[in-house]
Amino acid sequence: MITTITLNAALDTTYYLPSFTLGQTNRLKDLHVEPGGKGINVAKVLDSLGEKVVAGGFVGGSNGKKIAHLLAHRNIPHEFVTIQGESRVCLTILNEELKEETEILEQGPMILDEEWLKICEFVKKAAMESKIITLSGSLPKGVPVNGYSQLIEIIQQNGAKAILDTSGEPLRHGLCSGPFAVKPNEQELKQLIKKEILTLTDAIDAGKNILKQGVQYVCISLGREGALLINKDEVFHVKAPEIEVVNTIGCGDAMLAGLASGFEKELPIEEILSLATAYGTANALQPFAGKVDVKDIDYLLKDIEVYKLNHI
Ligand SMILES: Nc1ncnc2c1ncn2[C@@H]1O[C@H](COP(=O)(O)OP(=O)(O)OP(=O)(O)O)[C@@H](O)[C@H]1O
Ligand SMILES: O=P(O)(O)OC[C@@]1(O)O[C@H](CO)[C@@H](O)[C@@H]1O
Repeated sequence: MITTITLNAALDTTYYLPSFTLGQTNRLKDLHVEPGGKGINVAKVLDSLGEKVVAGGFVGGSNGKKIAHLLAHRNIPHEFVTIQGESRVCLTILNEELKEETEILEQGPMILDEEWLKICEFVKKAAMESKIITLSGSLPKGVPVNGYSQLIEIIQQNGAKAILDTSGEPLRHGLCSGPFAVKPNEQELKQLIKKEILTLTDAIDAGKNILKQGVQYVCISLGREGALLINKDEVFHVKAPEIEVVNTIGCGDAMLAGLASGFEKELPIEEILSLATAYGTANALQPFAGKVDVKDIDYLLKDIEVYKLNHI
């Protein structure tokens, strides 16, 4: 089983606009509300592809109730720690004319000390029952900056594998506990190493440095350019299939779902990277985050080739 943890869940609201001009009145063509936050997107993708998954994390207030209600309505298993604060709303503005996505993300609620202790207990129990636990997204206020690092230790001491997808200081601290796998995108990697990533070699070198912290697999996602998957012995590169993009929000979450699924099934590394790429790209064909169509996965997989690079 896979458990996904979303500490900063969100009611993801997408505004579809024929065009969008800052500083003027803009009228919507359509709007869509989704239960979201990165880990919830991972759970939605896994569930839609028939995987056994539980979505965990914090939810609170009327937004939190709505997130849980929307998941229950789709029969997606979830078990949240209810908090006193209000779960956030994250807004995506899709400008259809320019095919441009603008994200406006609330910071999220304040987490109390006793709520943090409850999630640590939940994660301990989940680690005893799951093979993989994914940890995704930003940290809400009140969570210690080394919060992911604490959870990774709990997970790995209790028999599961932790896969981390976050950014900034939470990523830097999380790496100190040597998660099983980590998936930075190019921007997150750049922030981490405080250097530009100009070539594939730069990205591979940065990934290899991350391995030194006890991480077993580093997947570096490169958007439309594809991804790298690196372990201590091998480096694999994949190009993303060329598609007519609808919406790229959540591609990284869908990719994480593919990684979690592949590692859970202990597939060969090339297959894990193909699957993760197909899931990520399939998300880009859908109008909102955390949605993939199984038919798209099947045809995308036929188009994906993984190359082993000679870079040790
Ligand atoms: N424009 C695109 N065309 C084809 N595939 C894409 C495109 N953008 C993303 N993907 C697929 O999704 C994967 C993950 O994308 P990306 O690197 O953008 O993740 P991310 O930045 O973590 O995304 P997010 O934070 O929005 O969830 C890529 O490796 C690729 O397989
Ligand atoms: O603030 P975070 O947790 O980094 O990102 C939150 C978020 O933008 O990420 C998802 C897309 O990846 C959305 O569902 C969600 O709203």
